[in-house]
Parts: sequence; C-alpha cells; structure tokens
Amino acid sequence: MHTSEVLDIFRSAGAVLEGHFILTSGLRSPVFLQKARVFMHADKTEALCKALADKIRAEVKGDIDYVVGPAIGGLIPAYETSRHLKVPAIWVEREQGTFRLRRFEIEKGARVVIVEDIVTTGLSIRETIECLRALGAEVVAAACIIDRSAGKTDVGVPLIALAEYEVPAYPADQLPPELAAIPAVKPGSRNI
Ligand SMILES: O=P(O)(O)OC[C@H]1O[C@H](OP(=O)(O)OP(=O)(O)O)[C@H](O)[C@@H]1O
Ligand SMILES: O=C(O)c1cc(=O)[nH]c(=O)[nH]1
Ligand SMILES: [Mg+2]
Repeated sequence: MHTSEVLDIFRSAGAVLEGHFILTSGLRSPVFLQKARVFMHADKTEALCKALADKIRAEVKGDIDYVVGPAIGGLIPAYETSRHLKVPAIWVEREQGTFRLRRFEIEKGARVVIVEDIVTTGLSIRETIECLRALGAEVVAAACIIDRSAGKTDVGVPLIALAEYEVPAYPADQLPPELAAIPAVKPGSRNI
C-alpha cells in the first residue's frame, strides 16, 4: 500500500486534524493524526493492518511469537495486525507513567514485534522495548502505520512503517508565530 493510499484512508475518516497540538513527546505540531477516527472503522483498519502484516512478514526473518501494542493507540492496530500474522496480540500499558505488561506473562526469549499506530520521536517504542527486554523478550522489529519522522527516528531495532509522512514538530519554546497564536490541545493519553 502506498503512502498516498494510507493518507487517503486517514483523510476519508477525518483523521488529519489541523490546529495546535501537544504531542506525547512534548513537541508541538500544527497537524495531528487522530488514528482513533480511522480505527473506529473495521474495514479501514483491516485494510491498513493487512498491508502492514504483509510488510512485516516480508521483512522479519524467522518466527514471531507475539505482537505487542503500546496502549492506547497501539491496541487496535496490534490486534488487527496479529490477526493477519496469525500470532497472539498482547499489550503494554502505563502504570504510574511507565509501560508494563500488566495482564500477561511472556517467555524469556520470545520473539516479538511491536505494532504502534503513529511514530513521531520513537520515544514510546523505545519505552516499550525497555519493558520487554527487562522481561527477557527479544524485540525483532517494530512497526507502525505512519512514521511522522519519515525514517529519521532510530528506535534501536528495524522500524517497518506502512507510510512515511513528514510533519513539522517544534519544541514548545520555539513555536512559529502562527502556531503560538492558537490555543494548544493534547489529544493523547500520556499523563492523563
Ligand atoms: O514516537 P512518539 O514521540 O512516542 O509519539 C508517538 C506516540 O504518541 C501517541 O501515543 P500517546 O502517548 O499520545 O497516547 P495514545 O496512545 O493514547 O494516543 C501514539 O499512539 C504513539 O504511541
Ligand atoms: O506524537 C504524537 O504524540 C502523535 C502524533 C500524531 O499525529 N498522532 C498521535 O496519535 N500522536
Ligand atoms: Mg500511543
């Protein structure tokens, strides 16, 4: 699936928002990809995740034991991608701010692929990797629907992105005047 098709799906769902957004990394952006508006549609989600599963299968050598989604955004794409890969999907969720595998056990040496919705700085994937490695799992790759860094982010394992779409993001003290003029909102769940 080409980047233009992925973006068409996001646009058709009204998921490409414009305004002033506080991202999970603390960076500010005039664009927010509200993935929940895509994931509310099973047909759109299936099309995206089937294509992502095909890409993962082509790029990951060897078995995959689990797909792991970082909650909340990664829950639905990890589940749907796992359905096409025919492996179980589990998730990490934040406990006092830190990702934990609260509801599952994982065998030492289990080979996992992390499936995220959106990547901006890669911070959430790096935190997920830290959690899984501490439990003895082997993170063989990470994957996402859209990489907003367009390949610039290094998460320490191969990152398989269905689409790369570079979107500007600024430190809070370096806002362009047109962004500073708009009140900021924070759509994501970190720190809620
Ligand atoms: O690459 P990063 O800089 O980490 O940004 C991307 C992350 O931000 C969003 O999660 P967020 O913490 O906003 O919460 P959500 O999963 O509930 O949307 C998104 O789901 C990714 O997990
Ligand atoms: O960086 C983020 O927090 C982020 C950006 C984006 O476009 N969509 C999203 O859900 N999170
Ligand atoms: Mg998230």
